[in-house]
Amino acid sequence: MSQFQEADELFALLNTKTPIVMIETHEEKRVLSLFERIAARSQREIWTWSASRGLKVAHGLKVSLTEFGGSASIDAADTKQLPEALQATDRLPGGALVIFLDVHPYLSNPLITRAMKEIALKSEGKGQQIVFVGHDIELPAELVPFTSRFEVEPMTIDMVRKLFKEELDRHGGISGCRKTLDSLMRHMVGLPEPSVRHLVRLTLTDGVICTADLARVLSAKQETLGAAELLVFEQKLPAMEEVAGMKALKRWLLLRREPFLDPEAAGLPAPRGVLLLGVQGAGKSLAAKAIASAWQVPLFRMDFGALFDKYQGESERKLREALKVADAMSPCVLWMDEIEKGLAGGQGDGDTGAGKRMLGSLLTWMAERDSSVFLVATANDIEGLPPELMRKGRFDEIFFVDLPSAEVRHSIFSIHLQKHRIEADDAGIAPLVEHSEGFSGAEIEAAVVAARYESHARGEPPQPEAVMRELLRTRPLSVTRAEAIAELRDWAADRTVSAD
Ligand SMILES: Nc1ncnc2c1ncn2[C@@H]1O[C@H](COP(=O)(O)OP(=O)(O)OP(=O)(O)O)[C@@H](O)[C@H]1O
Repeated sequence: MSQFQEADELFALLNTKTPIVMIETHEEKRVLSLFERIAARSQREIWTWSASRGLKVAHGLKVSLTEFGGSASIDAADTKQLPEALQATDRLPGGALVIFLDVHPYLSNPLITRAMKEIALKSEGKGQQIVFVGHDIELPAELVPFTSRFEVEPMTIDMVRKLFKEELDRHGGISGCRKTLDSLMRHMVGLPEPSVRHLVRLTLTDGVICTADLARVLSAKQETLGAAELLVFEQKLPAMEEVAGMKALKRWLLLRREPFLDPEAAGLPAPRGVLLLGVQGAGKSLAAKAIASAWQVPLFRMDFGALFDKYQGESERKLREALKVADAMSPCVLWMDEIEKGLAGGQGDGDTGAGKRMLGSLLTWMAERDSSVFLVATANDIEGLPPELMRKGRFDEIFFVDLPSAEVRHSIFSIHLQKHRIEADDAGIAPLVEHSEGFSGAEIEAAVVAARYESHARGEPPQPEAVMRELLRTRPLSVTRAEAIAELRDWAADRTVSAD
């Protein structure tokens, strides 16, 4: 949508005589320029209020006050406090439009809410309208019936391309790979224009487009959109080759890579998400991260611990905010680790029933989202898994990740021995595989790491024999948690498909 069309839509909304218009956005400058266009054709007085500048005639508007025969005389300095500004608003002539910038922190004050409501009640006769512009506006219930929401279109890919071109023309040539540049521009979509311009300039300073620019854009985007403490941007991702086994899962993912990245070109619906359920340390987290690296999209981990809040309703609000940010960060993988713990609600004492309400919000998002967010949920405890989440159709597939077979253990040893520079050929690995039945991948890795320390202490180069000693002194999960694992397998048998 062009700025002209956007201004038309806003103009039409104002013409419905709604007393309050709410515009949730980071793009204050762009919104004010829409009002500038409207002022020119509506012949209305437009005022802005901000805590730093008080109530003023909107700067840059083409209509001068004198055209209206002089408005109420208001000293901006006296109206920096919102109650005074509201009183002054009441004195403005009929038809005036007052834009309150960043008013959201004040909306929880009952006196402010009441004063706003009074202005809204008089609006019908007086024709005054008020507008809230800010990000994350929590509208008090009293004002809801008087308010209409106006959505500002985020920057589209075409807008980003145009801006990139403008900056590029000014800057001169750049080198780098076309794919990275495309991906860079795609991730700038949805950011406010000033941030896009700033990032484009940063990207162009060294004349080379590289993956470090991509990481910078993603971090900046996440910061701008907020929720940085709720969604953790994971930057070090393992390659899929570092995940041993899980052949069925890997094949499933391979078939869905293109449809995820470009469903239209593939002519297939985009995959939406999987649940990886399984034994502790079996590589679920590793696989979740590897999906993002294989699909070359960023990975965001939702931190359920940070979501929980002692205040009623806050956890749920934070979850919705985090999901909104994930949508804006798409295409991406959203990893919900230990989802069963997050949704059980055990962490938020004061927010009773938080887990239930959060589940409701999550299910709604899962059903309705149209962004390219691939959800990977991981869980190792069926007790806390809400049955609603497991219903058919919630996830594209539920994979069960079991303890590794001999063949997979062989690959796990190869990967980790190599990583820790312990030399061993197939014949050297074979006895390790034999003596690690019932070990998880995490336990195998732990044995390799411990062997390195032991060898270091003995002043010897690390050998497979040192790993064997560690295996022999470990009581694996399959022994210590035999019952729980048997129960988990039993449960998974007819509800999940094997990742192997
Ligand atoms: N299949 C595997 N291939 C290679 N390494 C593995 C595999 N499984 C586990 N590991 C090693 O064990 C580590 C821990 O595994 P990971 O955290 O992915 O397990 P998990 O199933 O998510 O465990 P939890 O349920 O306890 O969170 C991995 O980082 C990796 O080093």
